[in-house]
Amino acid sequence: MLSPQEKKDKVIRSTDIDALSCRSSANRLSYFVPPDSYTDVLIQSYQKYLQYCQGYTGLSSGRTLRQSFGDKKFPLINRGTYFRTRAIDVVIEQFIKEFPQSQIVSLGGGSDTRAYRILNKHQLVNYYEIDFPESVKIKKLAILQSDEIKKIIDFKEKLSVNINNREEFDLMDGNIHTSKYHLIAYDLRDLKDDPTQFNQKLEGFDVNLPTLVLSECVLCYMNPAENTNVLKFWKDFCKEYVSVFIYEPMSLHDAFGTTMAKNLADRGINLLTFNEYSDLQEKSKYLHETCGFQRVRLTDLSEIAGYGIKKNNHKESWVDVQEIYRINHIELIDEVEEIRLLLQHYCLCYAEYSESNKKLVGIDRWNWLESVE
Ligand SMILES: C[S@@+](CC[C@H](N)C(=O)[O-])C[C@H]1O[C@@H](n2cnc3c(N)ncnc32)[C@H](O)[C@@H]1O
Repeated sequence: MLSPQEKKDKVIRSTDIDALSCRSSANRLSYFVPPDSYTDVLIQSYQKYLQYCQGYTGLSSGRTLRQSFGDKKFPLINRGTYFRTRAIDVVIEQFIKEFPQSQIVSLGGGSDTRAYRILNKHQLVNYYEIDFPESVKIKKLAILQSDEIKKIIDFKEKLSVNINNREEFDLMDGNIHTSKYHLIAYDLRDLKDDPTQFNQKLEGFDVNLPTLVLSECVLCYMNPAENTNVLKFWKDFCKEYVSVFIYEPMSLHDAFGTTMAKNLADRGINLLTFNEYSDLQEKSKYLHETCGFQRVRLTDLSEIAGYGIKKNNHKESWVDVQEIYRINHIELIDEVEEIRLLLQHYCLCYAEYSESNKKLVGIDRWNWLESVE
């Protein structure tokens, strides 16, 4: 029997299956060009090993995966998935362009495959992914099945892992450390108790290298104090220069936000900062005043997808017009107001901190709805 807390954590971990199924759906419909060739190996890993995770059986894991991957996703979900991925990619590419020798830390990296695309392209980047122990085991088992990913991450160990039951899964070490990639099993909520223990897990981390910390729908599952702990940890730990980039839903305190929160609550998901920092202004104030970041920039996904109301002709569009045209013709959506409303409830927040006057100059290539210096 799982305790109430274990049940909640199981639901939080399962949000990774949702994210993976959305990416896989958009990928199958050719939203991503070139296609994401790594999602299938992650799906196969879940198919084999989810049954050994806490709170699952062979039957229930099969049911969960059939529900997630069997149902066709709504066109507006596919489109949102594309624009979210794209917006994060362009900011990360800009960061690497200005700081080729740098580190990227993906908090709650789950089954995200961005690390492999980036490491394949950029030789000087060191990539860290952190997630709950069970989630990193699923990912490690996927990596071990793929010669292509092993080569990209410079995984040289001759390791053959044979997991045939829950006990073997429990005993497995999910961590990976190579010359350029680190997969770390850690519950980020524990940072409040013992940051020193966490530092030791960050093998090869150079506090003097420019670092970008990404939270793609992750910090929203932690409470406000845990959010602050995590963000302040990176701000204090990276001595030279750190950027944080957060993508997550926000309530905007409106009827649509209330329905979103209710739908999630029905599934046992409680977004702990959804109402606390409910719009771009509140998030900006939080990052600047509470966490002490500089150069805070915020926008919402409707702006990125071209549904925005404010136009600034001096700025580049996030996604070029031809690409938006291609995306909008993959699946037609009549309800423009509905998609605009949905995308307005997802924000992108960029902020940075430097004691040496470093900054990401290119962050102002794009139009942001809120900014604080
Ligand atoms: C919605 S998924 C997003 C996964 C990935 N960032 C993406 O966008 O594809 C949320 C992820 O955050 C992880 N997560 C949530 N709370 C966490 C915590 N306290 N410590 C580590 N990982 C956490 C979950 O396990 C899950 O993999």
